[in-house]
Amino acid sequence: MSNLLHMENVRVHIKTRALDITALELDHLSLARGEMLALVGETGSGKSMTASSIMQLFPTQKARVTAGKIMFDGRDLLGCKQSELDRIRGEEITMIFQDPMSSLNPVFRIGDPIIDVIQMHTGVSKIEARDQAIRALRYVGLPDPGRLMQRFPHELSGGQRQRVMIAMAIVCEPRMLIADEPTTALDVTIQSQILFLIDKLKREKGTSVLFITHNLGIVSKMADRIAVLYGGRIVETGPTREVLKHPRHPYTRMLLEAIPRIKDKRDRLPVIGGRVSSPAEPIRGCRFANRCPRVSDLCQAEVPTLATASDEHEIACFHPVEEKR
Ligand SMILES: Nc1ncnc2c1ncn2[C@@H]1O[C@H](COP(=O)(O)OP(=O)(O)OP(=O)(O)O)[C@@H](O)[C@H]1O
Repeated sequence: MSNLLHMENVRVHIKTRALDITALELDHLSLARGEMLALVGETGSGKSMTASSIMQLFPTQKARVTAGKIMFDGRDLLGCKQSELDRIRGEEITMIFQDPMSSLNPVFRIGDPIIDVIQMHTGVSKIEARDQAIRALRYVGLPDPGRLMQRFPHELSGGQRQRVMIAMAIVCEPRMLIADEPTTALDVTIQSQILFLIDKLKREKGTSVLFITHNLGIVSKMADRIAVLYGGRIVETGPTREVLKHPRHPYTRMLLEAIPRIKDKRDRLPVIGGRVSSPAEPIRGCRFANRCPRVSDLCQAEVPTLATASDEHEIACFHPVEEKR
């Protein structure tokens, strides 16, 4: 599969009078056409910043990409004109978030923003846009879409609202969808329906998906590849099965051991000791060094870069866990 997205040496800085931090330092990251890549990591690890740097939309005006390349289908997004970027953002790359309520305007009926998006990006008539909106709502599994378009966001359930957001995100048939914790606010049965829908999009329309989550469990069956983030860096990446079965970075391994399992005989789940260092702390070496059982002087002096361990499996660690087969 060829790459749709390739990020190389991307750095994001946040600079205010009180703060000067590196929020993201990605050695490299790529997403193939028709692939689902899961970005996994605990809070503050840089998952959303990765999405923000692709979309060039940051949660704070003080954040900036200060280095690197973000190649999307042969174009460097960092060098695009604003008008081109606006077009790419609405037509080629779209995004869904954890809380659909924050993206849907409570005073507009459900159909209005979908029709607007279609008209803005395709220039079709309102009647044609309405037909397309109905087809998209039906595709995401919402019954009676014609009537549903007349309703207000608060009249829908959380799962229905997330389906509406997905309909809006896919209505222009984007090549890439960024899903940032799309199921975190939903209960478990609705969660799996939304996951199934995102997977269906990938399978039927060939949409590439960057799936952001802190929950390793929910991506294990769906994602083709996984990238584990810690302290703004990718520490391990590879095919999902390979990373989950043979984790090589001590952090990934500890993260997996901390997941409760059915038939678990352990009285207590292991916890990863120590604390996540703040990005404001000047750390010379590996950001995980203060919590790592395999730490050496080298880890505190130098930053390990992401390098090939075997086939497509890459790790950023001077002392990876031995490969057990
Ligand atoms: N609005 C902001 N102002 C200042 N720093 C920020 C802001 N948003 C994120 N950061 C910092 O950027 C770094 C990366 O954060 P990011 O939001 O990407 O983490 P995340 O993995 O998405 O976490 P979460 O799961 O909580 O969303 C963190 O150090 C975080 O503190």
